[in-house]
Amino acid sequence: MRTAYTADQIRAAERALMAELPHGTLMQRAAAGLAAACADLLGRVYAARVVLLVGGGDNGGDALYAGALLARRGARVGAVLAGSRTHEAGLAAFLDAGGRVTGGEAIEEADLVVDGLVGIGATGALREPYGALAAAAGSAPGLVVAVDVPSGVDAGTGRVEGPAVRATLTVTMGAYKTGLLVDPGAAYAGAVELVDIGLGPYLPEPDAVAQEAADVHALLPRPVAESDKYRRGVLGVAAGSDLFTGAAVLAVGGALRAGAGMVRYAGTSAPVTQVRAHWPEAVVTLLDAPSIEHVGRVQAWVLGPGLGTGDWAHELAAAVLASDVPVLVDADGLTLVARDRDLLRRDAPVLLTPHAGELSRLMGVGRDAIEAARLEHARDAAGELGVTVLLKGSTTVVADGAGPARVNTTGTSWLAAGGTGDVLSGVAGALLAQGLGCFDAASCAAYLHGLAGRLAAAGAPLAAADVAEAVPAAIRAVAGRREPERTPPGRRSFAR
Ligand SMILES: NC(=O)C1=CN([C@@H]2O[C@H](COP(=O)(O)OP(=O)(O)OC[C@H]3O[C@@H](n4cnc5c(N)ncnc54)[C@H](O)[C@@H]3O)[C@@H](O)[C@H]2O)[C@@H](O)CC1
Ligand SMILES: [K+]
Repeated sequence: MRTAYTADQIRAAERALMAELPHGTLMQRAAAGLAAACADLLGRVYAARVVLLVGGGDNGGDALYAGALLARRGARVGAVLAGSRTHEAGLAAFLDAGGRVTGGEAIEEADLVVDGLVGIGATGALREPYGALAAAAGSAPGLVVAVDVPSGVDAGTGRVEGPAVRATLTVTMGAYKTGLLVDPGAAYAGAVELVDIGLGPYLPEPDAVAQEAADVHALLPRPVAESDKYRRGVLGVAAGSDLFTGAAVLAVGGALRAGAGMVRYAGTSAPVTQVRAHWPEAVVTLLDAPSIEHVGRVQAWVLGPGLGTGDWAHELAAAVLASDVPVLVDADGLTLVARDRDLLRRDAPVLLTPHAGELSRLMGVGRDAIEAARLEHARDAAGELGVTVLLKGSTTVVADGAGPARVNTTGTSWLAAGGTGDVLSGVAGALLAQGLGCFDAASCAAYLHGLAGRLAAAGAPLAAADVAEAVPAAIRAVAGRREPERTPPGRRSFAR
């Protein structure tokens, strides 16, 4: 499990650790880790052309000390001093090691640019000349390593308000910052490497957590000797309509592949015909009224994909939400509850799975505002509505209003295709039916769905049905603890 923190949490932990160590120790540890990561990335340090972008704070100090270490190994290191002041001791060490001060034009010629403009001390969009330097680093032909966080990315939220550095690698000090795991920040960070500077014992409860394969494996239900289809978990699916039959097929498919003991599908004649044709395993009820009276007992419901938003759909949604089992609400179901929030007044748990546009309608907040601060808005919605929220997107986040949020990093852009959300609903619904709580079901489903997307795509376009098909392979990969390839290169310890 990777744990992530806000800038304030990190600062407080650093203060506590620093009080026990000789002055400057932490920065030396940070710089040693940074220099080692740069050297690994360069391969050959001797004669490499390295340009440091140095801001006025300690982030610039990290860069200068690391630059000194690289210069001592024979790199040709220049520093662009961007602040009205510069870390004095760091600059002295840098010059002493043979580094020199240079202008911004050197960025064009560099094999490696080290972004030490700002770290966790930044506030708001980058001011000039930092903004122009960050943009120049972004279009530089060489490698770019960001120190602690890419400058221009808000460390705590991942928000990007203006120019920001696009890094090949971000070397982050002491602990992950939430903004490195959540888009848009995560996309700017590139790969993220953690340098252990001994902060661990001083860190509080994390702000956010990214599950890894072992964490998901530990939570996934597995059948035991005395399991039967009822005990493994029965999922009800109220999805699809005469206009949108595919959503029903895909949601049922996701659920069957994610281990539901049985899936009961309830719908009108066109989707019923399609579900029967695709999934003979499903138990199907043809509805002649918007009621679930004749569907049989289930342990959880998926409500909404392709359901429509008319009176029939509204009545069916009301019937499902009046049940006493957990309900996952997606797609058209979200439109219905946005129109009539009273539908959400129930005692049993609710899991909402919106994308940013759906959350925007639900909460009356602009879509752009949600995209810029995904975690914050997922948390707010969960708190206000008293539900668990899985906010879909390039990084999917899960919040339930209490404790650390979960951030999923297994996704792939190939998953931005019609119908993949219906599959996700089915997977999460199956986990709910098997007894996981909303928070665990949502985060494990996001992990498996992202991984299934990667396996199905393998670098080429996918169809939503391929994702459902690949869910068992994702579950096997998780059991074998195989992490998807975009996990960070790991951590380096400079803790003592
Ligand atoms: N405190 C510590 O013990 C450690 C700090 N470390 C490094 O120190 C960093 C934090 O250092 P600081 O607290 O000095 O802060 P930063 O260096 O992150 O930023 C502060 C500087 O940036 C300027 N600035 C702030 N917002 C700006 C904006 N929007 N546009 C342009 N300039 C802006 C400020 O005027 C100030 O000069 C960490 O990110 C990390 O890199 C590491 O060396 C590890 C140990
Ligand atoms: K930086």
